[in-house]
Amino acid sequence: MPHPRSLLLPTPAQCGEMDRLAYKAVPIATLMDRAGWAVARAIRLHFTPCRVLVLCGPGNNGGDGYVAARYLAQMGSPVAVAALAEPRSDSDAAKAAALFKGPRVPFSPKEAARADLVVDAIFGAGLSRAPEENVVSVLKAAQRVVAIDMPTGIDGATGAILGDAPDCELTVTFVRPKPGHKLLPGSAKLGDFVCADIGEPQGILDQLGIQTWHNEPGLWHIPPMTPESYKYSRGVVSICAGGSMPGAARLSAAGARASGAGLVRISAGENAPAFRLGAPGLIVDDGELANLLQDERRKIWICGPGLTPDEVAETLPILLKAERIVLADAGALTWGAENPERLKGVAAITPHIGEFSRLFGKPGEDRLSAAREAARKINAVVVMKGADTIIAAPDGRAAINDHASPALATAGSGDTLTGVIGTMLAAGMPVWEACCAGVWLHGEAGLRAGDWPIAEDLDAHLGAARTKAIELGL
Ligand SMILES: NC(=O)C1=CN([C@@H]2O[C@H](COP(=O)(O)OP(=O)(O)OC[C@H]3O[C@@H](n4cnc5c(N)ncnc54)[C@H](OP(=O)(O)O)[C@@H]3O)[C@@H](O)[C@H]2O)[C@@H](O)CC1
Ligand SMILES: Nc1ncnc2c1ncn2[C@@H]1O[C@H](COP(=O)(O)OP(=O)(O)O)[C@@H](O)[C@H]1O
Ligand SMILES: [K+]
Repeated sequence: MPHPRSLLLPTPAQCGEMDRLAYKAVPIATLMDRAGWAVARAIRLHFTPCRVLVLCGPGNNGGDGYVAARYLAQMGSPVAVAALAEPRSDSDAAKAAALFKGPRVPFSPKEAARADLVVDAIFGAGLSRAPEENVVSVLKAAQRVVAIDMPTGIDGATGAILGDAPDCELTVTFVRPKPGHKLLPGSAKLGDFVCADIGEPQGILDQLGIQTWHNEPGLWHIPPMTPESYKYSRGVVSICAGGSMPGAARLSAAGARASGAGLVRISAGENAPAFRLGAPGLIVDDGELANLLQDERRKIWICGPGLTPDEVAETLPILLKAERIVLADAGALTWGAENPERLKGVAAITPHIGEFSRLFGKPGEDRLSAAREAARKINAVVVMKGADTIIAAPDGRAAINDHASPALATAGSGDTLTGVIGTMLAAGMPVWEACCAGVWLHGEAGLRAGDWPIAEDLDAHLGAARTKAIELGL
């Protein structure tokens, strides 16, 4: 099933390409008019009428600003425009500027401070470098800011802040959100977020080779329970466990069971007695790993939570040799950091930024590209965890997950996540889709788990999260 167009996140460059392709059907001037109208309408809906100052840059973002100013004036708001620089003569933005007949004021901190509401139409998709100091000081002086397309200073492709960006109360973008709307730190600056349909032919999105999606149900489909379901069709998750940190493997096991695995088994070798004191529904194996792998139903293995690098060295190569689908985390990433080649053959890894940096170097401001590059490098899906999580596949696909809560920032919640992803894999989902689904379910459980949950508290919400994802994804 193709991934739905409605979840695509085109880069600003791809949006520019889209405008060029759409030009014959809908000229830029028309799109600009609709964009400005959408901004004026959103401002009317979000704010009581007040004195508005529209800050206009020299490009099309400024053009949208002139249109919005004209419509706001028509709607009865007192509106003035302050231009950073005039648009290029004969451009669409220049034509929009000429149609605005209201007052012009200097582009200064004083004017910005006097306005009840400042509309940031300085730079949007065309931002190419950090804004100059005069731009920053004018935006800093504003009391309340609405951004057109993107708050000035945010890189729409990466969410990086170039220099500085205003904290907005509302951001209105067009056609589709961009990666920068979903990625921190930029995404925290948007305030309320509106994506307006300006009538661009959406079919053009299919021609652009966009490889980035917002992580939502519909991007993937989790198998539902059916009357014919039995435990082996729901899937078996196997987890390697060690002696020094048994809790991590137990958290993974609990996450796997709570998200709907048919059967979860812990392979603990000589440490098995400690695990047998745990949950009664868990099967604990003390046999040799090579023998356990005789069972072909045990396709999915989690290796790393609670394991020392030595324990990983004793297990991971055996799993890979047996061609199992392996999800590597924690101790396996520490072991892999010494030589990333060791991880070749795993299906997916789930590093937080520290683990990612040890494996591949610091990701820098463009985490999306860094995650994609890492996935290509080790030929595995990379789940780069954090307040926003990027799930990148070796074929270039990437999903951005902002469906999460800071309540997840508690020790062990990453172990729960590996268990949930393990269950999605055991249910037969392809690896990238399973990782995307697992991250969303984990986020949903975090959102449902109330205030200050501990990792174990997430489990009680994973079943409902799975049901919701199935319903939304239909
Ligand atoms: N389909 C859609 O989504 C539609 C979107 N539309 C709108 O178009 C907007 C994109 O317009 P745009 O490409 O003209 O870019 P925009 O941000 O106005 O700036 C470009 C100019 O700024 C300059 N410049 C850049 N950074 C700078 C800096 N730091 N300091 C100083 N200068 C800087 C840059 O100069 P250069 O770097 O090239 O030297 C160039 O001259 C988009 O955000 C949306 O609002 C609608 O109108 C139509 C449909
Ligand atoms: N501020 C946050 N907002 C949303 N999710 C978060 C936040 N901080 C951490 N998380 C999520 O919590 C989990 C923590 O995993 P990890 O760092 O491996 O912790 P541990 O090793 O203790 O299990 C990850 O899934 C991460 O995406
Ligand atoms: K802007």
